Amino acid sequence: MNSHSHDMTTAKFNRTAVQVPDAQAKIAARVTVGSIEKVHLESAHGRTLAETIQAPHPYPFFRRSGMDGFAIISTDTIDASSDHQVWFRVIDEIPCGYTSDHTIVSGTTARIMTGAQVPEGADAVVMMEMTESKVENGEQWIALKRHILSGANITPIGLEVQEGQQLLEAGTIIRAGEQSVLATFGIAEVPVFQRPKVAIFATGTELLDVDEPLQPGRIRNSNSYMLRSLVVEAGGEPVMYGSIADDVNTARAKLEEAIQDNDIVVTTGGVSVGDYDIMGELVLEEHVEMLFNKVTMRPGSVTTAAIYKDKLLFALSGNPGACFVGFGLFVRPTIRSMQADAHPYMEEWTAILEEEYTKVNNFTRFVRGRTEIRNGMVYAIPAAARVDESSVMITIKDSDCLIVVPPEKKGIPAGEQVRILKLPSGHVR
Ligand SMILES: Nc1nc2c(c(=O)[nH]1)N[C@H]1C(S)=C(S)[C@@H](COP(=O)(O)OP(=O)(O)OC[C@H]3O[C@@H](n4cnc5c(N)ncnc54)[C@H](O)[C@@H]3O)O[C@H]1N2
Ligand code: MOO
Ligand SMILES: [Mg+2]
Repeated sequence: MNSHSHDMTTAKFNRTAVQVPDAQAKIAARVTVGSIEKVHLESAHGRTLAETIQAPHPYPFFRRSGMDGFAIISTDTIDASSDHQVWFRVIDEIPCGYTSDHTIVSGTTARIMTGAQVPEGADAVVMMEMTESKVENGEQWIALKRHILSGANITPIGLEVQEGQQLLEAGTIIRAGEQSVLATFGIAEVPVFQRPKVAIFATGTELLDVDEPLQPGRIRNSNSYMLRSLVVEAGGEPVMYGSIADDVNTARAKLEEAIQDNDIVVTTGGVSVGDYDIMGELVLEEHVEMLFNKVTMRPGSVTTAAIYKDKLLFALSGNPGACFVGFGLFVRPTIRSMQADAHPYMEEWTAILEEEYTKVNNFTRFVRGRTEIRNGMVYAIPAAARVDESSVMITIKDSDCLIVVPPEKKGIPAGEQVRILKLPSGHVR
């Protein structure tokens, strides 16, 4: 099955390892922002805004009553006190959604409801509970015993937002607060970035699909489904291309097909130096521009990125843990950056290491872990200090962070401060 040349095999072995930030920068330099489409506000949740939105009008748009009560001229109440009632003739009633044709002049008032537009002339609203009322000769009157300040219970025009003010920046993920803003300002059709289409395929002759019975020496393809979720969580659109056997011609054909109809291709498996590590070979072919094929990190040291037909190809490790970490460090930021997200990388926090971590390495380790907050302090608990990091699948589900263990450290004792990268918790959709 050796279709590769001797030169290629040598190149596959002699890899130059790049640091994680350098690898990220190599990718960032090649990311282009995707195209824009308009979606109705109802379908906009989780999408990324493609244009900066300015306020087309102030908000509130009119002087708004904050109480159910009466709109008055505050200076009418200057002499009001517990032993001096001031009387007002009620000249109108203003429910929410209506405006009054009347102007409030001294000695008159309008009954007004919470949220209604305050009538001309009035500069204060008094709560219903502060008034006394009577009907005389078919006219309604109210009395006040208290001096009311100008502006009381009136929300002025533009209190929250001035006309022309920047409301939302391009690159913002649309969630509840953004939905409120867009609806308030009448943006029914929202300009958003198209979700990058991400092709996913796995390589490995050992791989069975989920509905196949187990066979000796074979395993089910879990990485494709893990990647599918990660793509969704990152705001991309996953397109599943199943799995292929370890044959470089098959891989080339699959890549060709996947690159055609998608914006990014992510593969898993076959990137190390083994005889059947076909993706490792494929990226060395002359029609492919390899960006890197080794990163100074564990797991995922063999994580590979390349450009093929102007599109990014990520060849992630087959080891589930390495595949997971490789996606978080490189693929997710790409999906976010294609939607102009100003913060495409995982958030960096400081935490207290709960248990000592003794595994040492000459590469930076990204240890899957879980955070707990106690007494306002963030603690990070390594998911599985005693089992091999890269090949382990089971701890992925229990992890909400990656604990960064720098290479120069000779293990980290419990109680020491560590950097952690917070794994996004499926917030994009
Ligand atoms: N001689 C060397 N051997 C290895 C090295 C090395 O430097 N020299 N690196 C090791 C490290 S570190 C890693 S990580 C792995 C990388 O392996 P590959 O990315 O080439 O992945 P595969 O060989 O295809 O598979 C590795 C492992 O993962 C399982 N796998 C593969 N695909 C899937 C999938 N879709 N779902 C679930 N599990 C999958 C596969 O069966 C293997 O067990 O190489 C080391 N070796
Ligand atoms: O390259 Mo591997 O460090 O175990 O993922
Ligand atoms: Mg391999």
